[in-house]
Amino acid sequence: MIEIENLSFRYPGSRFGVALPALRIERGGRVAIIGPSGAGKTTLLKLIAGILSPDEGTIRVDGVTVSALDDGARRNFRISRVGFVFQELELLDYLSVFDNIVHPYRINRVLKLDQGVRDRARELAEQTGLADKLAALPRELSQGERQRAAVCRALLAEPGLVLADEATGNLDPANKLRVIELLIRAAERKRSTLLAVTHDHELLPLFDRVIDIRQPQGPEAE
Ligand SMILES: Nc1ncnc2c1ncn2[C@@H]1O[C@H](COP(=O)(O)OP(=O)(O)OP(=O)(O)O)[C@@H](O)[C@H]1O
Repeated sequence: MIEIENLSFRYPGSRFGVALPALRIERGGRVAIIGPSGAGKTTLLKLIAGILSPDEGTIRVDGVTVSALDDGARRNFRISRVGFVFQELELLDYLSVFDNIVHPYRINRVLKLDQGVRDRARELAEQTGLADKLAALPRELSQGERQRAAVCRALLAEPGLVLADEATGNLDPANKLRVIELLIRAAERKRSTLLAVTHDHELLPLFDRVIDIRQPQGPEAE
């Protein structure tokens, strides 16, 4: 569950800010975030993930007040509880697809890379049609395959919260549907909350709620 109250954030030295009086998303919710370019969709996801800290207000995820954690605790929270598919994917080009998928387990002590995790990585690759690409480098993949690899990496730790930032951008319709359905199915299986930023209005019927961040949020706006 995500609960936001009186959130305000401004990038240092910038006029751009995000203000959100109230937002509540139930555990297992499947929510699309829309809004024009530059509206603050990525910024909101980063605030929820604890990558950015609000200037004021509280953000709670599954009962944890992310905004009150110190840097180390916030990092651990993010690593173990949040799967983030970044807009730029952030795959490392010198690592194979398999090593990219398990990378968070190699660099974070709170995650333990054992045989079960390796098997799960292969299973995810299988489900996403990447089984025969695990030894390839990201630059040897198509954009859709790279996007699916980033999704596998985000889902590997079976996070309670999945944040996807334009995970289907630049994909053809078939691949778009494949990636978004993968995210939705994985979220359903674990009863995770899914927040997906999208510019693609054709995908909106797949979600149970759409938040337009230009519109006022909160109980009075529901
Ligand atoms: N690190 C930063 N420092 C200062 N300003 C930033 C920073 N990152 C983003 N911004 C500004 O914040 C605003 C919102 O950016 P954000 O990436 O959240 O928008 P968005 O809605 O996700 O846009 P898009 O749909 O184009 O991805 C933009 O005006 C952007 O220039």
